[in-house]
Amino acid sequence: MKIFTAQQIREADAYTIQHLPISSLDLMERAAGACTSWICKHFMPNTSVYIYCGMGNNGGDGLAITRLLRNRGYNAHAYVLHHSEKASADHAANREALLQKYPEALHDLPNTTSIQEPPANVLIVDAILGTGLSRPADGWIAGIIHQLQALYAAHTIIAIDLPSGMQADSSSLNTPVVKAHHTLSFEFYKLAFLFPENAGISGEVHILPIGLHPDYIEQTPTPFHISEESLIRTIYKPRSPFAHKGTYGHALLVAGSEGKMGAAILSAKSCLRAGVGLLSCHVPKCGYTIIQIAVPPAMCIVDEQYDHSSGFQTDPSKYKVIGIGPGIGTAAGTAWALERLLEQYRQPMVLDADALNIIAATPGLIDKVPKGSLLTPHPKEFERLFGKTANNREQLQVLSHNAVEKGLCILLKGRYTAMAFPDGSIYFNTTGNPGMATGGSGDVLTGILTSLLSQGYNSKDAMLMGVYIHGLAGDYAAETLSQEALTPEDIIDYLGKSFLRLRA
Ligand SMILES: NC(=O)C1=CN([C@@H]2O[C@H](COP(=O)(O)OP(=O)(O)OC[C@H]3O[C@@H](n4cnc5c(N)ncnc54)[C@H](OP(=O)(O)O)[C@@H]3O)[C@@H](O)[C@H]2O)[C@@H](O)CC1
Ligand SMILES: Nc1ncnc2c1ncn2[C@@H]1O[C@H](COP(=O)(O)OP(=O)(O)O)[C@@H](O)[C@H]1O
Ligand SMILES: [K+]
Repeated sequence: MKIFTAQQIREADAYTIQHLPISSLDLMERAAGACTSWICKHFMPNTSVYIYCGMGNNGGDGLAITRLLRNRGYNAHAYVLHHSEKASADHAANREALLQKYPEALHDLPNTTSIQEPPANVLIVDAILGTGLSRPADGWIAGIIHQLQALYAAHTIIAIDLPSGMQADSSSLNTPVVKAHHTLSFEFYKLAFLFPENAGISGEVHILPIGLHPDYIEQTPTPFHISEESLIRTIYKPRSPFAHKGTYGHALLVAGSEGKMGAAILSAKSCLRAGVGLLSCHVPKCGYTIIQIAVPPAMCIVDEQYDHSSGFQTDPSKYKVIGIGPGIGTAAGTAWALERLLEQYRQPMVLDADALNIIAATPGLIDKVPKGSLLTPHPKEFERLFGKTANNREQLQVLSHNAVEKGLCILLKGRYTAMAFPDGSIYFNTTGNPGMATGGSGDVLTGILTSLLSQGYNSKDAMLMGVYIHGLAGDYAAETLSQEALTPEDIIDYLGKSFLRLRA
């Protein structure tokens, strides 16, 4: 699914009106109808609903929703906030329609008043500002937004299109924004919903289709996408009936150190469960028995040292792929070994955890990483690699810039893991849950990505599919076990169910 900017959404709106037999007022009626149906499905007919409306089309939606809810027996009231002298044309038309049919439902609030605390159980709808927000809200309207924020604890708040004050394409850090329990967003996710620092502002997001023209959606380029199951299904390649273990590659995982052999076990087990043909693990001497017993299908290359600095005597290019990082530590010998490896190995690799920390601490080393490699930092590792950023929007720019400039596939882990590719595209993953916020979940991802590269998936496909099935396995695990009880081993155990879903 594409994610469009506020400007592109306006163009989609205009294109639809121009190319389909539908007026802008009818499109607003359709949008308001979709919101009304959603509200009617979730709240009883005699519910009291206070709808706060701005002077633009977001407010127009609110006025239409008031009328449509009244038609269906709800005690709906529109409060029009006069923050601007001029109402949009469709706002004015819907004001008139409400006045004609339900004059008692229309209340005007001049720009000197404040919002009265509604009686208990009143449902609040925020239709003050939508995608037309041209600057951060300030003055009287900022005060109104703060008053609505104070009602969050006692009332259910539903935002229309996006919470008022939120800019569709930017971070809402330090700006006044309504906090909603639900957001009914038209046709598309907004970029701002996906930023960690906007967490808790939009509540649950529900995308309501309103029939914007499919040609505009298809033809209009955007770097931003949601990674969806339909896309992953096109990537997934079932195994060939004539396959043998050589078909799916020989992968090398460089992982573990004293006290951190668990990271090596997790990435090795997930690599096997994700379908690799052959797996060798490069582990320090202290990890030999551990890995041999814990992961019998894996072969083992023993480092005579404790830090991976010996044991790469054989030519590493014989491996289809190398995954390096989980639990390796950042000792000088390990950094030396990584640098030698990057000099010798020229195919796409997977670099995670301490491999990234070493790269961050060694000037120029990132330029030696083979093109098409997958880098999997969490936010702290990202900051070490690419520096501090002012907000999540800027962080996304830095992510994409580095992916393009260095020819790497770089992700940034989180609720909606962002994946940036050398072609400039950025995808957000939606699978996964807070049960996965536990040490070792990332090691599992490293194993999966290494496995998919080994099986011949190209770098972009491996990252998109690997991140998706990692989250999906976590979701399956949480369904049966709860988020609290979920451990990284459970993600590995449910990988099978994720593959079965893609096959179905
Ligand atoms: N997508 C679609 O296809 C469809 C979209 N639809 C709906 O249209 C919405 C977009 O409507 P829109 O363009 O009229 O803008 P909107 O958000 O109401 O704001 C404009 C008003 O806000 C004001 N204003 C701006 N910034 C401000 C500030 N900082 N502080 C204070 N005021 C500020 C600005 O005033 P001015 O800048 O002129 O002073 C003007 O009065 C969209 O979100 C969706 O709900 C559906 O109806 C149909 C299909
Ligand atoms: N709240 C969440 N929602 C979705 N996915 C999550 C959430 N918390 C963590 N994850 C996923 O779990 C993984 C954690 O990785 P990481 O922080 O590297 O863990 P570790 O280094 O301990 O193995 C990432 O893939 C991340 O996207
Ligand atoms: K709104």
